[in-house]
Amino acid sequence: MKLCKDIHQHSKYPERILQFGEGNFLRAFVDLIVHTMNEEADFNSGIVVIQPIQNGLIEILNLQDGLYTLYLKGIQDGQVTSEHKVIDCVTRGINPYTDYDQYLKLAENPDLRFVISNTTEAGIFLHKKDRLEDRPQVSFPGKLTALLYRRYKFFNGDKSKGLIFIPCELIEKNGDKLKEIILKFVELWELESEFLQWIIEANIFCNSLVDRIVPGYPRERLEEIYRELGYEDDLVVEAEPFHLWVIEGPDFVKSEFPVDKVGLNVLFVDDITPYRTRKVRILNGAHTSMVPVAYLYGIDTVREAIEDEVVGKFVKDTIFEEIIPTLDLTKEELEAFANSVIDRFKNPFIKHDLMSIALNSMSKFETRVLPSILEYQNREGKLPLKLTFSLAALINFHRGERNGEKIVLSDDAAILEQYASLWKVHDGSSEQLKTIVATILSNEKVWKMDLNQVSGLTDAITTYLTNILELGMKKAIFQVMY
Ligand SMILES: NC(=O)c1ccc[n+]([C@@H]2O[C@H](COP(=O)([O-])OP(=O)(O)OC[C@H]3O[C@@H](n4cnc5c(N)ncnc54)[C@H](O)[C@@H]3O)[C@@H](O)[C@H]2O)c1
Ligand SMILES: O=P(O)(O)OC[C@@H](O)[C@@H](O)[C@H](O)[C@H](O)CO
Repeated sequence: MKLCKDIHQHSKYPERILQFGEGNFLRAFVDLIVHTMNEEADFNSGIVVIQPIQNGLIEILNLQDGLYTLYLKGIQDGQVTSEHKVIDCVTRGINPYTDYDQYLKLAENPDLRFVISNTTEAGIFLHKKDRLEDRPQVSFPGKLTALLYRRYKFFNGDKSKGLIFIPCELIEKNGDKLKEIILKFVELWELESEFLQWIIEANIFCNSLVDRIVPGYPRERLEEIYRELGYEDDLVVEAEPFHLWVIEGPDFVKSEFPVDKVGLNVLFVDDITPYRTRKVRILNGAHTSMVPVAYLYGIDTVREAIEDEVVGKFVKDTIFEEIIPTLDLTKEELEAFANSVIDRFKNPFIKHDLMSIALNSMSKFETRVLPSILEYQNREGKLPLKLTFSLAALINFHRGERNGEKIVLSDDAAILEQYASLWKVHDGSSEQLKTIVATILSNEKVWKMDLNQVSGLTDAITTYLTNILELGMKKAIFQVMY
């Protein structure tokens, strides 16, 4: 039997939250937080989930009446934590691609107060071709502008009907960026200036930073899980117990969003920048830089990587010797955070596949690792060897082969085509290898600069790449280890 309201009671809450995105992260993080506030702080808020792109899980979510099971497993303060619960704050899902009218109708709900999103780093972007008349607009900000315009019109510009936006996308100043794009649409669509004023005066866009490792759907443990639960659940999701949400916004947001009443790790701060930089550079930077090295070494998961004598040391040294020295918080604070991240990577209950982190590795390397390389060179006057080696490994990773086995690459089509055409003609000569490196490093669309301009980088990467190809990762890694 599938999980649905016939076998699990579904609480009835007014729909006060719109959530763009039905992915694993939001279901394991925001929805749990809302569920907890409903249970413990009388938050009394239901979530309507919007599917932001054509393909998604909304149909499955509706088949389960918005219900799904969340597993939290890990070690906290030295204690094993393992719990699961059915999250019941999602009232329904809407697919704007099949039901645009119902989507726009949401704007007319007077109870609506919050808009939360996680549309990945690709979601908050200006798609100039979006039009108000589209059903739906391609982009998330385009869809949102259309919904806001309907709300503004329906309530005749009533300022008490404005919304609080808390985006969770892992981009810098996510709230500011979302607002900027919405205001751009008002201009492009030539909408009235009073609407623009209403957006600015009646709505609040908070910047926020999220942190929780959510490997997602536990495909390999499903039978065991279904046996334990006594029902089937196509949306079961697994995550670590650790969570942190840092929100930058005015005080009234804190009073309307009563997370402090339920003891959750949510901070309201004046500036999220230091938290964001610390998390993205250390945790995400370690993830992204370990993937090509550990995977080519023959390792498949984060935990195996961190526990391996050689690769684990590579990752830890990278964090402590090459990432932390580029950050501005105190050494104690940074080292304490780094140690807790390493413990989280060791979580014995979570299987975090390196290949899932490898998705869109090139853009992730640019935002999560490259700033450490550049800042290290700026501060120390030399290249950080391990991070440089990781970039060489990433170029090798895009050959699409590990010990004779195909690697299924998943990245922007243009990037994959470029790699395919470069590696196809590679004949083993060192000149050609240098050409491959120089061509990849010159891709300003990815790096936002020509990386060949970074002193010594092209040659260092060519040398490392040659070694990885000739000796294999197991031997080549020692070149930057001791
Ligand atoms: N999984 C984690 O551990 C974790 C932790 C913190 C942050 N995050 C961030 O959350 C994001 C989502 O992760 P997830 O694990 O939920 O992934 P997921 O694949 O389960 O969900 C992705 C969601 O993003 C939407 N989406 C994808 N491309 C989009 C686009 N171009 N425009 C609009 N929407 C788009 C999808 O519809 C879906 O709702 C990632 O970008 C990740 O960086 C993930
Ligand atoms: O989710 P991604 O694919 O953007 O990045 C992979 C991981 O680095 C990421 O999910 C972390 O686990 C997460 O950011 C921890 O809060």
